Amino acid sequence: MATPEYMRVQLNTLAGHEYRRVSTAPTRPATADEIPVIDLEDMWFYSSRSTVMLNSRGTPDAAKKRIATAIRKAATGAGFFYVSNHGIPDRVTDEAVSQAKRFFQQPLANKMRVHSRSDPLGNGYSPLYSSFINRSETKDAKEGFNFRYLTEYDPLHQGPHANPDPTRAPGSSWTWEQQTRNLPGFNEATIAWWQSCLELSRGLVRLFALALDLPEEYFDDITTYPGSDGLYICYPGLSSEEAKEAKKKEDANKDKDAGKKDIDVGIGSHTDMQCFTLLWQDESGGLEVLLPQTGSSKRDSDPVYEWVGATPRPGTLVVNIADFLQRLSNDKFRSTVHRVYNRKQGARYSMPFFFGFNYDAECAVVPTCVDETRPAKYAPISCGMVGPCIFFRVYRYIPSNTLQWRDERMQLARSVPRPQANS
Ligand SMILES: O=C(O)CCC(=O)C(=O)O
Ligand SMILES: [Fe+2]
Repeated sequence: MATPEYMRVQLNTLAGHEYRRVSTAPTRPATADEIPVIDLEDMWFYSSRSTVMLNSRGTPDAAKKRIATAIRKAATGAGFFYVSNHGIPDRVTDEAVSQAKRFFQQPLANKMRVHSRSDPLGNGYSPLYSSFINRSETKDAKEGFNFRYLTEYDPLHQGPHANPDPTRAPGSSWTWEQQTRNLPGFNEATIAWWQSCLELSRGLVRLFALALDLPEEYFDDITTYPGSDGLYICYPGLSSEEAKEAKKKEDANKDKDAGKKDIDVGIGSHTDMQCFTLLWQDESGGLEVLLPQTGSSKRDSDPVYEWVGATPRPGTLVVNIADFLQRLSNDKFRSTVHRVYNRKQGARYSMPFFFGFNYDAECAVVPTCVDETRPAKYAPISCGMVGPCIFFRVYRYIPSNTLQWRDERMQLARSVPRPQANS
């Protein structure tokens, strides 16, 4: 029987279920035009202590403009790009990667001691198959370990001039820190990686502001206690039999979806929820992005999409736009569907970092993305509401962890004066 050329992929969005017509052709690598590498020029970094973005060479304004223009192009295209020379030192990344591997390679009982269910903010370990991000696919074949925003470690609120608002610090800490002491260096490496991602994100959010034709500081006031969810992920490898079989099918190209339906998805087809995601991935490959097929017309009411590989590029991080930024940009920037398949024998490791605005900052579509012909499509909403909303609309329930976490943050937020949101 002939393999069908298309299949339907079901997605969960703020608006409920959406469907895409997707080619069953094997995933091909993205071209440099589709997912470009944007050079942040070595010294683009955001120094929380001096609250300026520095660049060691060239004319900062011209360089910023050039980078912002490249970001705009990528954000309105695939919604994915790589950043090189991003300023996170290799030793910080390498240490985090090796500690993440050590954590996952421990006996299950050790990992269960820091189960995310026993943490009030849902931080810690999530076992294999505990998430099911896309109900029309398989459960997610991955283990995770997450660490959400903590004022105590935010470089913006440290140092001699720091003046953090005590009501903003949630009552709990990273409770797992006590339980991971058996892994020397784990806590330090995780904190350093999380801080580096946070600083880079505060730099990037300024470049995103410029890319939206807004003043560079536009989002500064609403990124003082931002959504900053670090995550280590381990996607277990295939057995040698499975790997051989998958390779055979791929080489022969006789099964158009290259054996994927025989293995579980690492993380199902989804979009990210906050503003943008930074992602370190190892060299396994397997991250796939759903793009309109070349030649498929945007005017077509049911365009064809295809899976395209975001090939690992050592030394870079992947950046992708998430739902909240798409919403704020009135759909000008794209939050693009992606998924992971680990089709290798060895485990695949990755480290996403999800960045969003302060949970209580209610944000409207930005003024540069509306005019008389393009009114705002969306009402103001806060980043803290997006996650629970998606769960509720799609599944009609909100996981208690999420609810508790959201409520705690909202309660804290209500007890202090509202920050000056610029939108
Ligand atoms: O592991 C990856 O490469 C991507 C993970 C991802 O998409 C996510 O956690 O949202
Ligand atoms: Fe994702």
